Amino acid sequence: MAQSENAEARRRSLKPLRQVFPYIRSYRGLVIGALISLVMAAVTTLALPLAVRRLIDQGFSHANTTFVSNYFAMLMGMAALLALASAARYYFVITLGERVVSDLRRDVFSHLTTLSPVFFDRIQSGEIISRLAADTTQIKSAVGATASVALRNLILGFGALAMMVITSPKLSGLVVGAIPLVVIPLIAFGRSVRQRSRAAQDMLATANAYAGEQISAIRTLQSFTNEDLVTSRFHAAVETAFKAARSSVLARALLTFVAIFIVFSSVVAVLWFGSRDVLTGAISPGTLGQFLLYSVFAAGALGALSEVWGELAQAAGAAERLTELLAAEAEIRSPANPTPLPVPARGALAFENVSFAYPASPDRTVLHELSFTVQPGETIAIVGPSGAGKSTLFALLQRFYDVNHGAIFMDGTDLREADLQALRARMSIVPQDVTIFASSVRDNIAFGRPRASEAEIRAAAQAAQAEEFILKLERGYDTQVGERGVTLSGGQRQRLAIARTILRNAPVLLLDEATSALDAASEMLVQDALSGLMQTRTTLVIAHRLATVLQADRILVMDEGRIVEEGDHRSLVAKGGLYAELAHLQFKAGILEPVS
Ligand SMILES: Nc1ncnc2c1ncn2[C@@H]1O[C@H](COP(=O)(O)OP(=O)(O)OP(=O)(O)O)[C@@H](O)[C@H]1O
Repeated sequence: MAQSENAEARRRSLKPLRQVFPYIRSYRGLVIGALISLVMAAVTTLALPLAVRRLIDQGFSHANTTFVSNYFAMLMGMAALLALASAARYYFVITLGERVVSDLRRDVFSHLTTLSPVFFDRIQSGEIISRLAADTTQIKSAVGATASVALRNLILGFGALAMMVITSPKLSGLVVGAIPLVVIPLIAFGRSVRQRSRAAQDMLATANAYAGEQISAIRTLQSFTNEDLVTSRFHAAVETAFKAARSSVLARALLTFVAIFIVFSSVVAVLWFGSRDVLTGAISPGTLGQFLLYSVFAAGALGALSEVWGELAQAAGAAERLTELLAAEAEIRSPANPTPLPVPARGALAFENVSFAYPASPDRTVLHELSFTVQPGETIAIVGPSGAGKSTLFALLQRFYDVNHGAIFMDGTDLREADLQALRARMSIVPQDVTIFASSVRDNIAFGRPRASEAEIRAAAQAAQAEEFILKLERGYDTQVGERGVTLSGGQRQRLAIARTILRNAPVLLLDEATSALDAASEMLVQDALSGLMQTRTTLVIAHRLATVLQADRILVMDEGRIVEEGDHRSLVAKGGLYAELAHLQFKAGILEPVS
């Protein structure tokens, strides 16, 4: 409730743009360069009508050829100055915009990498990418072009107004009277533009998120022949975004119409009075010419400002969406004074009365008062039906979420008291669905320890039984593996992930075994690679293979968030409980072999 009131309050102003100021402030040189060139361009422009008046009143009326020639030479000089100032302004202002937006992108991205998984459970990654790309681009144009147009027109507008007063106080009085008529609708429409623009960006982000999700699942999409369905859904999302954008553009168009019409009609009215003064001889034709030029400048400046106001309002909408990302706080953070983990690491783990529900569904307890300990170097197999909570154990161990009750210890230290990065550095995970990045084979392995030497990377690949296939690839370690490793087989991807884990060399190993991705031959290879790794480390493995179960020092059987049985394969089969049942089912399915 309070949050939505806040959002409502923010929606009414250009305030979100304030967030951008600190970024601008760091680049004083560019700002000063931009200001100097802006003022130079404005002053040169404002000097033009003075020259025109003198030309009309003195040069032409007295038929003075030398005077006219000198005057034109001077005008050429002014043209050169104006051109130079404008070019400099463009350079400074656009560079500033690009600079600020690069910094903003960097900060938003770096902040995002620190947020907890629960944040990403709630928001689609495509939506975030859209904010990072589309919203920052809007801010770039606001900081760059728009701000400079605004400043130039403010200087020009006020300069022209001042010069109008000097030229003819009487006519200026009439003009000044018209100003509130322009400004009031400007503000009212600006507000509406801002709201609509935010809505348009939201819709665009939704469409982008949908496209991102479908394109990353292109094979599933095509094998289910859902191209038409997906296209029509995307089309609908894009249309909604278009309608929202059109509504924002329409508001801006109306704003422009109202502002320009009022401004220019007041200029026309003033001119009408002015021509009468010329006829009665109260002012010279040159003076009226000068006044006319100034009022066109002032009107043009106000007209431009109204458009700029619309653009700034749009950028404020974008800034608000980015600010929301920057304001999101990581739920899981290191404590202010972390307890140092004992050195050397031993790899002892303990769960004490752990109960847990995911923040997304707080009423559904996934783990119930779970307790167990793991000795350094021990291998524990975790088995249990789907949804029992096995992967949740891994997520909690890496402190992606905090437990609701009880505590988890690593080498005797409560996870919540340890430094987050130091804690995670003691663990290495091979997930069921391994992540391979669109990069070279070498980079993918080195992700485990980015500063590793070439020899270390190769040693890890050899230990993971991966080097043989790597050397057969077109460019060996330099081969690019495509997004998510699409050019590799399931077994190859797994061995790369294992090589990465070997390179990381962490004392605690978390393995989430894949069940069916591998044929017998690659399963053997993967198993060999893992066995070497497990020998010297504390290992928790979500086990699907008989070989793993047999190798384990102990088996924990989980069901519905509880440990229901514990022991080795033989004793658990003899017990005739859930494990025996699972083993029997798997045996029937040919996954487990009977153990005599
Ligand atoms: N991010 C999440 N937010 C909310 N609930 C979740 C989340 N992840 C998992 N769950 C729920 O937690 C429960 C335990 O899931 P978990 O993934 O730990 O099971 P599992 O034993 O690893 O299953 P499987 O063998 O199928 O991988 C499930 O009921 C699941 O619906």
